[in-house]
Amino acid sequence: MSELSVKAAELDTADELAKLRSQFVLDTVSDHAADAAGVYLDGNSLGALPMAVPGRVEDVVRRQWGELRIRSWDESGWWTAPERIGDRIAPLVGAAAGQIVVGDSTSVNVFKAVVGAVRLSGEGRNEIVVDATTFPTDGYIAQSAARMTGCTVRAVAPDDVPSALGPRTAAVLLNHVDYRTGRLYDLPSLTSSIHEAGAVAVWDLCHSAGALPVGLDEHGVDLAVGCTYKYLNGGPGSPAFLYVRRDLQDRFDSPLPGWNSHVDPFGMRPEYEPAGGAPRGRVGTPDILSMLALEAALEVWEGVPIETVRTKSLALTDFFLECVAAYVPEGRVECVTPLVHADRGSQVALRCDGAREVMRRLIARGVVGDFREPDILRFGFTPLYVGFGDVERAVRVLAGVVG
Ligand SMILES: Cc1ncc(COP(=O)(O)O)c(C=O)c1O
Ligand SMILES: Nc1c(O)cccc1C(=O)C[C@H](N)C(=O)O
Repeated sequence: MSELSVKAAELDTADELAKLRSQFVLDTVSDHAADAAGVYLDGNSLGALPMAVPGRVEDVVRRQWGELRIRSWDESGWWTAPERIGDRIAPLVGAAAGQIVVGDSTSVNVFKAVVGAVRLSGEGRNEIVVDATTFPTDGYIAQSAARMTGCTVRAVAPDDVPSALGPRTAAVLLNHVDYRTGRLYDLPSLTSSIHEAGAVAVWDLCHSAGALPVGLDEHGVDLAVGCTYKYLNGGPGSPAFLYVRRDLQDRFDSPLPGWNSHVDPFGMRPEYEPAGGAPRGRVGTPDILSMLALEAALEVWEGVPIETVRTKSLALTDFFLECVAAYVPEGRVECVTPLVHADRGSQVALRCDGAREVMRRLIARGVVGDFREPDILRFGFTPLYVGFGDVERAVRVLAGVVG
């Protein structure tokens, strides 16, 4: 046994979250021929399946839909699921109840949030500032939101945002963690700069929700969106969430005012009168099958503090980097994820020549990460089910593939 595999075993023994792994459907090492196989480091693209989900979905389909049919909107709590599940996510992102609604894709919620933010901003403000390194969908949608609201878009590196703000800035759309590099941005300080400039802050939490504390209420974030199929393990295409801070809810003017966000949906009135509170962010009929799969997936969080998840996440990424330094031939990969904890999300991105082929070979050997253009090997660490032994084995395979 190598020194690092002994260290991995010790870290796994001391890990208070290790017991949660059995609540997920994952490969075991023996599912693969290679000794280092069966390591899932792609929970930042699609979280693993929680054991509770298949049985719940079966019940929703067979009993709630099959037997109760239309009655399930009330009797099975279908109608109120978007707010109920929003309240389940709330503590994980530091929000009090009543401010998060679940539904639609992240892209759709980015649209609601950015247009809503411009409409909340003051007279004469007509510029939307967008993170220049953003996940593409946010940039595309900001462009469209700008055309619709008479704004222009300015793409700015997140570090330069404070100096780019001015009396024209209406809204600022930023990613909390960069999807490619894993860089974590300083949400408290950027939010306060945005507020000092009199603008509205919109945060995309796709790569931080469920991975680290966000503190939405504490830091006075205005609006936020996030997806639930990464660190929240809601399943492929599970509905996203929208946060609108409580004191802004009455002024939040959604650009998608569907009947589900009407104050009296079954009044079927021709005039739109928005509901109060989080339901104002709803649009049309919720996607119940996906939504209730997500609700079952969230049960694994019972009694799990997000701070404990963050501590383990940093320990996992530190240990990954320690193994890379020890096993991978020098100069073969370069870490583009910040080494400083305060700047690191829950992933490690390594620049590597021939990264696409390297990732293909890693996946063939059971170590699953992502390739991201142009030359990035991306590894995501979900503390609920990734262990230190996984990390050591994955890096051993990586060293073999690139060596
Ligand atoms: C930061 C970020 N924003 C938005 C999205 C897009 O979300 P969706 O496909 O759910 O609309 C993703 C991932 O797909 C993402 O990583
Ligand atoms: N949403 C995805 C999908 O439908 C297929 C494959 C990957 C994804 C992703 O979520 C990609 C992810 N947002 C990323 O950070 O690259």
